[in-house]
Amino acid sequence: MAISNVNAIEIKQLTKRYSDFTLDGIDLCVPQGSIMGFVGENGAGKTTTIKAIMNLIHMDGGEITVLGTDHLKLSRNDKASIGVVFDGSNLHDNLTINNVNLIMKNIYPNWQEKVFMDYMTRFQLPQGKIIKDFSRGMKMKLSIAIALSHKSKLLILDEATSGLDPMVRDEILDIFLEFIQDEEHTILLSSHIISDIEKIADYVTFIHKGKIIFSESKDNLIYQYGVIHCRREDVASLDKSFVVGIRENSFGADVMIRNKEAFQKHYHQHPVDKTSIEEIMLFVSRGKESI
Ligand SMILES: Nc1ncnc2c1ncn2[C@@H]1O[C@H](COP(=O)(O)OP(=O)(O)OP(=O)(O)O)[C@@H](O)[C@H]1O
Repeated sequence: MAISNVNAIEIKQLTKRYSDFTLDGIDLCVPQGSIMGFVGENGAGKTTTIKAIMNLIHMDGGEITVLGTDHLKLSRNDKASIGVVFDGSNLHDNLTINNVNLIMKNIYPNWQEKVFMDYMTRFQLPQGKIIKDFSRGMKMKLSIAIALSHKSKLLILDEATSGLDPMVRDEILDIFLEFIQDEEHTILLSSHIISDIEKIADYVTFIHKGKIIFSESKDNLIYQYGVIHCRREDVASLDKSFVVGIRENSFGADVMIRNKEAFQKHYHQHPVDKTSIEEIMLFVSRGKESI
């Protein structure tokens, strides 16, 4: 990881209203040279955020810059330096790999035919078949290979690894890690597979019901958050500013706390256990705020 002070993506106060959902004035920065994991349950607002970044939907408020340029003013060349993969292929069913190569050569000024063909071999994608006859995982691999074959500086991946088997996912995560070895390259990766995020992300942003709950470095997150186990009646005595979520069980209550070090100074009687990104998400999504 070679993170600079520049942000590859900067979102300020992004608001988008649908009839039954609001993306509520969110702020998000993705530092250049890093991998940002973007997590949240179904319908939390990840794809809406990504569509707003790519200017695919009208925003009701806010500002976004991508690679230093207002996202509404990105030139063709600017757009060519962004590789985007959504869940599912948007390539025509009747195309073969050779057809895709020819089409991309015309679309992208920086198209790297050899890099693309090497990925086809590495991902074992068949030259003769049309895309209609590809499996879901094969289509995902093809989309990822395209995103990696036009000298992108920024990759935006929405659930891009979800249809892949664990071996291929692992290989692709290694490719993503290789990709950001250069200070200029950045990845925004939305995923439900938290183990993938834990493996490769430098930063994690958690979105819940259209609001950003946290956006911080993965190391900080694991270091700053923790779980205590106490009696239900003890919960009321805790300073609310430390409490992220509470889960009751037959023995008492588990409480997810933030700002672990400060908490430990105030409450020596409650040892704090380590936690994981998945557990933090569960406490926020399914836990209570107070008893
Ligand atoms: N075009 C639309 N019209 C109305 N509502 C929409 C539209 N697009 C998205 N939504 C709503 O916005 C909310 C957020 O959807 P979004 O696709 O951003 O979630 P997500 O976090 O990507 O979810 P998932 O993990 O299931 O892909 C949902 O309630 C969805 O129904």
